[in-house]
Amino acid sequence: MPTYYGDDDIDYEEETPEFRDEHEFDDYLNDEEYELISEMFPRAKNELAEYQGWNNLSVKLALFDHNFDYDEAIIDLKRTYKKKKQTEEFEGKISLLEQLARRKVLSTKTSEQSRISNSPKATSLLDSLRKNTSENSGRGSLSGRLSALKESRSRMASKCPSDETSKNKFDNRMTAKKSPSLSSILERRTKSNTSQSLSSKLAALKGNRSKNDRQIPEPKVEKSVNSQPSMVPTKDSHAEPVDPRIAFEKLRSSLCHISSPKSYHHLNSDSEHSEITAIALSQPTNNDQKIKNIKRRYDEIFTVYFPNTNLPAAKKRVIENFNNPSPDDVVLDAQNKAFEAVEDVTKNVATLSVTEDSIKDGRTENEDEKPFDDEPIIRTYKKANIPTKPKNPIDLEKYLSDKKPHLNFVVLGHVDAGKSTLMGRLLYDVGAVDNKLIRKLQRESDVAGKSSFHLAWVMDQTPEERSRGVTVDVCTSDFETEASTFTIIDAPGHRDFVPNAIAGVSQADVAVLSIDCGPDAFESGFNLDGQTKEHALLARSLGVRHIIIAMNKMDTADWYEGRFRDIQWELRNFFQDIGIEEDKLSWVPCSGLSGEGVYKKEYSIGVTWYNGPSLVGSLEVVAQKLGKLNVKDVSNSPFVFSILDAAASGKNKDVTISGRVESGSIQAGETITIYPSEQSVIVESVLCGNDQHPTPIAIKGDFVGLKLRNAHYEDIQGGDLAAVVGFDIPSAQEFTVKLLTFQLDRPLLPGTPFILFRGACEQPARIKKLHSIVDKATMTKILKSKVKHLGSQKAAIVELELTEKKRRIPMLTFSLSKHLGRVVLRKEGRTIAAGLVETIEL
Ligand SMILES: Nc1nc2c(ncn2[C@@H]2O[C@H](COP(=O)(O)OP(=O)(O)OP(=O)(O)O)[C@@H](O)[C@H]2O)c(=O)[nH]1
Repeated sequence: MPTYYGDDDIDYEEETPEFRDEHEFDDYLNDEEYELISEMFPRAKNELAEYQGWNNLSVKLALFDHNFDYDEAIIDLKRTYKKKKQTEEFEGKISLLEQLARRKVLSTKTSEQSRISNSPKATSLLDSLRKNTSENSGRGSLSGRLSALKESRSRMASKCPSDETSKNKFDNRMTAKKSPSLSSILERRTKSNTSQSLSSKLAALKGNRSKNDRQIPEPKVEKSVNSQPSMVPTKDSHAEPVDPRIAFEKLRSSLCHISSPKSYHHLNSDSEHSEITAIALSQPTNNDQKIKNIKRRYDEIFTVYFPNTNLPAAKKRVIENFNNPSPDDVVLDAQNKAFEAVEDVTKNVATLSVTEDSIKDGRTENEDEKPFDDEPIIRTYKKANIPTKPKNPIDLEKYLSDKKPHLNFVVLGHVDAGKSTLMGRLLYDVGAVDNKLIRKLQRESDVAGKSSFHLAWVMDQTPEERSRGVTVDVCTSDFETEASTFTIIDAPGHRDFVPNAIAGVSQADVAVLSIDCGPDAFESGFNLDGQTKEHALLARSLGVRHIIIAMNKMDTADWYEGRFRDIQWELRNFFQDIGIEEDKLSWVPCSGLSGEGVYKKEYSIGVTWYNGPSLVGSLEVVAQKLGKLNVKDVSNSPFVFSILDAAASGKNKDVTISGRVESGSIQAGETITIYPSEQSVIVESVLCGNDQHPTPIAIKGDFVGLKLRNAHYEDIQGGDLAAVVGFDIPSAQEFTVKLLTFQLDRPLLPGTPFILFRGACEQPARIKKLHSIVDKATMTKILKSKVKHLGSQKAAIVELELTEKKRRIPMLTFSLSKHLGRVVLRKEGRTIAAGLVETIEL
């Protein structure tokens, strides 16, 4: 609800300092200012999408310099920036009309806010205005006459109850059309004289979102007196009870005066038109003809918005624009609904009380009172305390000396960046896939009309993936070179499947980031909503130790060095910004389709500018560096396994869990406990490779399958952890993390809901408490201890809790596991923060 302040309340600020970038500016803002900017900025960005030359900092500065007056700031910014396309004259007019229509809807919103304003300060503002106006003008105004008209109409209506219905009908209609009230005109009038405080604007923004505020009360026109200068001189300066018919006629005649473009200049606020029409339309039904006339006038009034033209099509479009919600309306409405839903969920969760006793086999005593019907239940079992020995113990030292270094790498990149094709090609070229399969896939893809996808189909094996041409699930495949062994984890690139990509990244040591170097393709994957940045951030946040950038589809850029260098330059800056050092990056130009740069195939003639290793060569270099282990690396830590997937088979309740050995080693015959279900089971066999053949042992870093006998398959899911008996893994509801926030649209507050990811495990969660903001470099030095919100690019100590009270996540602190002690937060389809687990609340 807007509250207005007098001169005494104005904050006279010092001159704004110079800022190097938007983060510096964000830091400069106080809490209220930051929240306001965070509210307005995405809208502004959207509105300026068609303009050239702007940047985040300048937009934010404009909002700030205009004292958070959104409309003024936008007008100013638009004046400064150039429109991208200079369209033809006619289109230019249309777009101007659209802008006017938009402004109209926006002004209507403002008036709605002002209608619901009934605070003492708002009243005093109106009072002072009344005083000013009567002192200054001393003559009748349109608004005065309208008040009189409305007053007498309401008297008529009370005498004539049958008309009440039609009045309401008309009033409702006009409310639905969001016609602005006179108080909004008053409000706009006084804007230049009165400063609105930040907190009041913030309150207004919040109020705008709140459910109650959407039930907009009837405009109280009677309160808004005499603020407009008269368009048509009249002797009646005050609202006298008049015969509505006479008033109506007067109104009509006054409207006639403003229907020509010339007299438009006298009409200061377009919102008056709607107000006039609202009142006119709410006349008793026997004035039908007059209503028609007024409606016609209403239409004519809009013609004044056309600069030099009355094109019927354009006119129609304007009127349609007023009748339909504007694009802004649609977006704001959706945002409001989303906000409302989130608030409801938060409220529900906050008031939720589920006692353990009331839960029995997943059902509460009273079904009607059960808060979350679908909330999953985990059954827990009695875990074993005594370990079992391997069936055929092996000599670890000898095994390690014979073993080639192993590397798990995940393939990331924007949708259609060629990830699956690249991996299909790689598997074919290294000999992991035979000619026969490739020929078969070639035939099948030809029949399906997707010939170019035959290599991608090596990785994309489900009918859904093949028909849609996108990877959905994480797919793994093993291959071997002379010096190393590898597991490929092919992750989906599509934004809808980012959770699967997170699951994939959490199993990897290294990432291959595929970049489509084709014309404009890199740009669309890298900017705005592309997945390139998000995937790189995920790799960084989930502990990937090296990134190989496969500069893919170089055939579509004619192997032009300039293209390679430009993209490399952009990406390098980005990697630097997110804290990935140059020595953790490798760059390889390649083409998955042609095979150049992938394994041994020579580059096209003319690629003299690159003489580094191929993609497989680069992988081998990294495998030799990171994949070599000695006995100590393996035997000094307990066996811990992160489960990516589980599959049941056979009559003996055989379950095979696949995933990565996080630490230690495992052999057939040993007993493991799976968390959070705490079921203890004996490992029947250890399986590896694409054909899942038995292997005597799996060690740290291996991606294997563990075949279990008599396991409860239904209580195992991706994201669960397993450990050797004797090493307990806590399953947590609440935990404290060192959080690093990314670019946020809205600040994070206590109670903010999000989806929490720990490996392949995802759960709804929320922020329980914000402890402190810490220095990003050290992550320990406290910069601020009383924290109300968290903005973009901040490091903080934060308490998180799951919102589904019956769920728990098996978790280890970062100090115990550099890989498993990491979480990622996502909200509204975007990754918003990543954290390192500090402590776990048991
Ligand atoms: N010219 C050219 N086309 C390629 C290359 N690599 C892939 N493509 C084509 O790009 C399209 C998408 O390839 P995919 O391998 O499915 O891409 P993806 O990144 O795996 O897709 P998602 O997993 O769904 O994100 C297919 O039509 C491929 O034939 C390449 O090096 N050169």
